[in-house]
Amino acid sequence: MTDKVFNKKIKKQFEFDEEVASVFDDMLERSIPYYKEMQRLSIALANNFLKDDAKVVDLGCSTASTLIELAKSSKELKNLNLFGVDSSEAMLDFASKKANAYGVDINFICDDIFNVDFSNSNVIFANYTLQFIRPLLREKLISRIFDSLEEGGIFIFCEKILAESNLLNKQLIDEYYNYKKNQGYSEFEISQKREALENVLIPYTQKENEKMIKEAGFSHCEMVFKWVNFALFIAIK
Ligand SMILES: C[S@@+](CC[C@H](N)C(=O)[O-])C[C@H]1O[C@@H](n2cnc3c(N)ncnc32)[C@H](O)[C@@H]1O
Ligand SMILES: O=C(O)C(=O)C[C@]1(C(=O)O)C=C[C@@H](O)C=C1
Repeated sequence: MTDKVFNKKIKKQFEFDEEVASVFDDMLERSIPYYKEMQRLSIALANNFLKDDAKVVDLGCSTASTLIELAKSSKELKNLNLFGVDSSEAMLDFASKKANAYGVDINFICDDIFNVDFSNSNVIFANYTLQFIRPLLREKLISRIFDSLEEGGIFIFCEKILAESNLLNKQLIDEYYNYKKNQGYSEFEISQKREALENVLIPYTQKENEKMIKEAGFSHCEMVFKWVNFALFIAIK
């Protein structure tokens, strides 16, 4: 279904509710440049670290696209234990229908990330999820992710990011809005969504993300893809 959520005057802040969930796959593909390519890369990188019986957790899995694509691409691996965590019931309704349709076995957990035990994981994904975690809690979450990974485990995350320079930041955001216009979003839809996301989506700079990862104890953090204000990182424990 085509995303028309912000075609009308907004009444509340951005939420992952039923209305957003019902058009979410279209929303992501039209709102995040190279979404599919960053997902393909996330999966290819994860596959290098996966063995039989591995535990894979997707924090903020939304409609489970990443876990489903991972399962399809790792058919030769036996018994991957896939966990999708999300606090939005509406998202997980869509996710479980999609997983059933593709015949992929995923354990869905509908709860706040902070209430879920995901220890002994081999791979943890959090694509475009950290940006929705309050900055005061974000460092704590990264420490928990580090503690929950097995030695040699990896954390893969994509984020919307800020530039260091205010001038460049404004230009990059203009470039991003041009991208959205080319995807068929009107100026009205773009500005309504920008307002709804104010203080809800809080991006960090590349350096802030890398600092947070290093301080949690990860031995390596590499940015492997970047388009203007979106980036994919991989961190190794
Ligand atoms: C932008 S979406 C993630 C997209 C998805 N990872 C993908 O690549 O297709 C962010 C998701 O994180 C979930 N989320 C945000 N904060 C959360 C929290 N504290 N606990 C659990 N889920 C959370 C939202 O419900 C939403 O589905
Ligand atoms: O920043 C924006 O305007 C976006 O639309 C980006 C973004 C994201 O990065 O998660 C915001 C909310 C939706 O989940 C889809 C895309």
